[in-house]
Amino acid sequence: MKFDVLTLFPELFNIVMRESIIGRAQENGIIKVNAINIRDYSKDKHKKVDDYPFGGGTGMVMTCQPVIDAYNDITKDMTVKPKVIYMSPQGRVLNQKIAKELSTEEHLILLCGHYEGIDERIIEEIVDEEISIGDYVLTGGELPAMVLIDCVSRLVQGVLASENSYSEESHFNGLLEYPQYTRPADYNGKKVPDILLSGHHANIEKWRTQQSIERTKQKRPDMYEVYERTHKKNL
Ligand SMILES: NC(=O)c1ccc(N[C@@H]2CC[C@@H](O)C2)nc1
Repeated sequence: MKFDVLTLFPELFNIVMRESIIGRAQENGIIKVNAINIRDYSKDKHKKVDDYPFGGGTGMVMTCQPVIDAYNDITKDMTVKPKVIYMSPQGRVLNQKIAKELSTEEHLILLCGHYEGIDERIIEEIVDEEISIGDYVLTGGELPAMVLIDCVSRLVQGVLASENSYSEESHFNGLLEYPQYTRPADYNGKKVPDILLSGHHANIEKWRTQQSIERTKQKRPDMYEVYERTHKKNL
């Protein structure tokens, strides 16, 4: 899966996206993150990429030309144009279901804005979808783009050690994850639940599901309500 990221800060991606699981997935050729510097496409003699907003107002707006030219350049040889996602507080809020949907795409282009935003005509011209990572405003779309790349990439075949490592985790099965423990079995007098040391996998499975249901009910009643509706016969 390939991500082309249109940004004013490509270095951010080159540093963060070469670490840990995403970094290894890039080395293995499963994921490719290619950051493109919008400023390289500015035709302004001072390489400006923003200007004052028409109608007044504080802050600056990113201009059309560098962004549209960057998009046209990276897609010029593509027969199928990849989906363009603009990271914006106005987008639909990213969740595990959307991440799963996006993980089936071969190629995504992510557009990261800065300052007060981007000229609306960029959205009209090249953006297919706006996605938000939550209801708060950031100084740029770069962190949201990295969040999206992380949560989508880990669902791509071969990125995580094993398939089932995400199929049971939080939000994937509609529940929050059960508590996790590792050695030592007794840490400062705090013991691991005996069931987990029993080796009885069926009982462990049951205990874990019960824990997930209980903590979802307690921490995320909204999620629990959906789960209860769809699983009422088993509760
Ligand atoms: N919640 C989010 O996902 C989010 C995304 C982008 C953002 N800020 C950028 C800067 C200017 C404009 O492009 C939008 N803030 C919050």
